[in-house]
Amino acid sequence: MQSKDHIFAAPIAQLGDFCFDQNVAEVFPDMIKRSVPGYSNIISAIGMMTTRFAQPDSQLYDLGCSLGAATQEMRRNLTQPGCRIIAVDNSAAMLERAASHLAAFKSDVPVTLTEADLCDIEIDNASVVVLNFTLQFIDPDKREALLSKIYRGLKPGGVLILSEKFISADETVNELLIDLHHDFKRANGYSELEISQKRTALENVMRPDTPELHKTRLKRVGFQHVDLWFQCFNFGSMVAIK
Ligand SMILES: C[S@@+](CC[C@H](N)C(=O)[O-])C[C@H]1O[C@@H](n2cnc3c(N)ncnc32)[C@H](O)[C@@H]1O
Ligand SMILES: O=C(O)C(=O)C[C@]1(C(=O)O)C=C[C@@H](O)C=C1
Repeated sequence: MQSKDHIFAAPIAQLGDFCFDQNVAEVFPDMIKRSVPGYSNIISAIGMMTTRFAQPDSQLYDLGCSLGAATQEMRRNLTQPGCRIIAVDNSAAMLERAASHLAAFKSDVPVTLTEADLCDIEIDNASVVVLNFTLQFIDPDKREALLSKIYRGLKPGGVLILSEKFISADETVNELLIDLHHDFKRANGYSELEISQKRTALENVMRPDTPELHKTRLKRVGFQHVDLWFQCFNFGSMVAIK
């Protein structure tokens, strides 16, 4: 049985910053499904892109892996020999649960779970790199260096799949997309209090960029082919090919 997310259901007197602790890890599959429009479509597409882009004897990275949903989908869809998946997160609570989630499925593909800050790891011999709703939590000043490191670690023809919450440069459209996202959350059973408390808790820790900024930055670090392949309201996913 999956635990339901009630983290922001009761009034919280001293609302701190959102963090990926034990409580969040426990309800995370329910939280992300009910909070991110298109999440399951994106996970499925990560599997499809793995089949296309994985190269023999290369490494696949799931950066900010949480419970390993993208890792599992990559592992299920990997057809090339000699590959391994490196799944990285800096939350011990997430990684502990990721290990037991992944152990529930049978697979011959080796997976290494690593507890580290993404800004400190090495990326090399990579054919597929996934940043699924993680870059938005990285210090904005460190994003370009991280993307540049990913670009350098990718083999020619390798792919980065970058999913993010976006802001829109057009203020009217921005407000519309935020409202539609809140409607999506209401339709998934979140109350006004849950929506507003989570919004406040995320304010200091999640800083989304516009799709235009993402594209320009990905091109600047060297990616030759960059575009959005999916968007639902203010959430979307981009593909960047070396
Ligand atoms: C929204 S979740 C990612 C969801 C996950 N990729 C999926 O598809 O289910 C963001 C994750 O990034 C991790 N994270 C945030 N900042 C990080 C950093 N600097 N280094 C490593 N992991 C980080 C968090 O602990 C959290 O598990
Ligand atoms: O904007 C929100 O309300 C969100 O819930 C977004 C978001 C995300 O995009 O990562 C934030 C934190 C949780 O991990 C799940 C979803």
